Amino acid sequence: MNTLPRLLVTVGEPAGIGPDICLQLATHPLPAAVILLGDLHCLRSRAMILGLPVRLEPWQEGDPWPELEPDVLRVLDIPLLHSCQPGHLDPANAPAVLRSLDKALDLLRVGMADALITAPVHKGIINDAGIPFTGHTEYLAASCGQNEVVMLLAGRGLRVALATTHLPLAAVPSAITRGGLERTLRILQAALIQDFALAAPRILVAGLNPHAGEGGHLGHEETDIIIPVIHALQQEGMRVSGPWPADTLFTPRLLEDADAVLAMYHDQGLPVLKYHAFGEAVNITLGLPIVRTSVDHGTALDVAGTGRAQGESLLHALDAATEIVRNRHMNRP
Ligand SMILES: NC(=O)C1=CN([C@@H]2O[C@H](COP(=O)(O)OP(=O)(O)OC[C@H]3O[C@@H](n4cnc5c(N)ncnc54)[C@H](O)[C@@H]3O)[C@@H](O)[C@H]2O)C=CC1
Ligand SMILES: NCC(=O)COP(=O)(O)O
Repeated sequence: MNTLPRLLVTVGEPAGIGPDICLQLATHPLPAAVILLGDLHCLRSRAMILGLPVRLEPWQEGDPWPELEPDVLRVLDIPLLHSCQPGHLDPANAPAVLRSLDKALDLLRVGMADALITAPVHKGIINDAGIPFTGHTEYLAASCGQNEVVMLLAGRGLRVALATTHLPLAAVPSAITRGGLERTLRILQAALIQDFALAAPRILVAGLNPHAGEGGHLGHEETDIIIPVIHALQQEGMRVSGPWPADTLFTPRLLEDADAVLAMYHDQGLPVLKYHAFGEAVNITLGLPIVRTSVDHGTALDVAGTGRAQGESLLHALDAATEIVRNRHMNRP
């Protein structure tokens, strides 16, 4: 790929730090051409509040992709219903947040862009607006007609994928099935090869229960589901091992010999990753027909519009998307 990858960045929840960190992009050297999708007026008003000398120029579908220019950002305007105040959620603006994702998908489907990078949305306010929504991951999977995708967060050399994503803790055990776990591991393995250019990735699988079930005395998910799946995939030659007790899995000696960890649920894997690399990590959706990366944090309503939002994770998300686009391009038959 000789030209710069073309990245679409959705601004996310307008009352959160999405606008702040997107505006910060203007002051950094970028690895790719970027178009923001969000409300132009909201972005201009946030730039004023933050005192950022950014020139925001409208970009429309059909316009050529712009050259990189310092202090200039192009915006595909997706107007909000109400003007937005930093830190103050408004359910009336939720449909526009989702419209920006839909518009980005349209552009990706017709080949007018190479990847989607998402700034954070507020899942609660979208639901308060009467729209069932659990996360970008599930929304993009459904929009792309993909039954199963995998959430992976990566930072400072650690990659943590999740067997289940946004669901109540009580629903986790029944969501872990032999078929689902096997498909998750296959998606993870394929992405590590295709997107991360690892020839024979090694994956450590966490147990669900304390001490990985203690031989069936502390739960049966390991013996009934996780071990049979691992054995079946090992028979095929996959370098997958476990179930490892989650409390000692994330220790340097074990991680030294791993390319990724598969955690069974959100708060088993992500606190470790965030303790290790918060602010520098990237969230990547594996198994989609498009490339999608995101930040490692949420809407941080408490710091929106204050100048205290840290934009590094978004820069890492742009870098990761650029690398994946290039790796996929190189591996194309
Ligand atoms: N990719 C996405 O769209 C994500 C969205 N969320 C959503 O964000 C909302 C808020 O979630 P929380 O659990 O409160 O997590 P959060 O990440 O928004 O905030 C946690 C704490 O970290 C601080 N913080 C987070 N990112 C920061 C940054 N870049 N710069 C400076 N300070 C930062 C916040 O001020 C807050 O004190 C929820 O609705 C959640 O669903 C959460 C994670 C990812
Ligand atoms: N904690 C990660 C997270 O919630 C990301 O969700 P998504 O919106 O990327 O699906």
